[in-house]
Amino acid sequence: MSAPLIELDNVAVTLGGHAVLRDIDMTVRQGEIVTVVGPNGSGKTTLMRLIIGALAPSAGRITRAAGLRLAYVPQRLAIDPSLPITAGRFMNLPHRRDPGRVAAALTRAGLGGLGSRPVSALSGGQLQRLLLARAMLSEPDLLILDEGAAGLDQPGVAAYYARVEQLRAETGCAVLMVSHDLQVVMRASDHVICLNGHICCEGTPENVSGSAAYRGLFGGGEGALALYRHHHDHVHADGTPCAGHDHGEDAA
Ligand SMILES: Nc1ncnc2c1ncn2[C@@H]1O[C@H](COP(=O)(O)OP(=O)(O)OP(=O)(O)O)[C@@H](O)[C@H]1O
Repeated sequence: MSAPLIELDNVAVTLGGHAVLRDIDMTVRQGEIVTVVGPNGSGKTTLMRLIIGALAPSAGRITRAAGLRLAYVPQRLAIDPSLPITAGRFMNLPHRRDPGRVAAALTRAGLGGLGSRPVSALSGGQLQRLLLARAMLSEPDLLILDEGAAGLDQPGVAAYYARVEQLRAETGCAVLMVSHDLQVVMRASDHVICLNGHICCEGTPENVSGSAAYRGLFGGGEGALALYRHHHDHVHADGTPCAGHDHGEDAA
């Protein structure tokens, strides 16, 4: 088993008197792809903020590998449309990079020749590739993608997942993906965590997706996508009910 990059041990977060996360035990290891899925308000963003160190846990412990390099790709990019920043200049934010590395990264991302195009004129898929390419310039050990495939059409999602898998294969970085899409997870995920204030269930996509019939529904070639559906109406061993969110296991 590869070395842990980050470990959360019995972590809880209370914000404004509201228990947002509790009993969170999770580990991301070197080179692993971990996907966190959960409905709106389930605490995904809060979990990411803990992991990047923007928020301290109210209880429990977070351990990071020494010298851990994180790259975080946010869900939304706040770019003022009146500020016509080009893709090439965007790659140099927040630090100026070696022009050769920037050009090579753009080419690898399929954006060769688009360095002078305004970011606002890129398609959704091109923008996602640009964000990924910029994040990889910092050579992270752990790449965190917040709703990276949001807004893309189905072939776009498949292409995005394939690109993430390729980046992991090329660089050996670990990937932590966050999604509110409860049905589609990246099949290449080594581990899937379903969050709803606490970890409802977890395992490999194969373990959790159940039906093979759902796979490949969205195209993407060699099973780039898997569907992950299950129910969450259950009661925990300590008798506390999990606020039900039904992922429709039997809704074919
Ligand atoms: N500063 C805060 N004070 C009080 N409650 C908060 C605070 N920040 C978040 N919350 C609450 O914590 C819960 C989880 O929020 P969070 O943004 O982590 O969820 P999420 O899973 O990322 O949601 P979404 O998918 O909608 O982005 C929500 O009920 C939210 O209202």
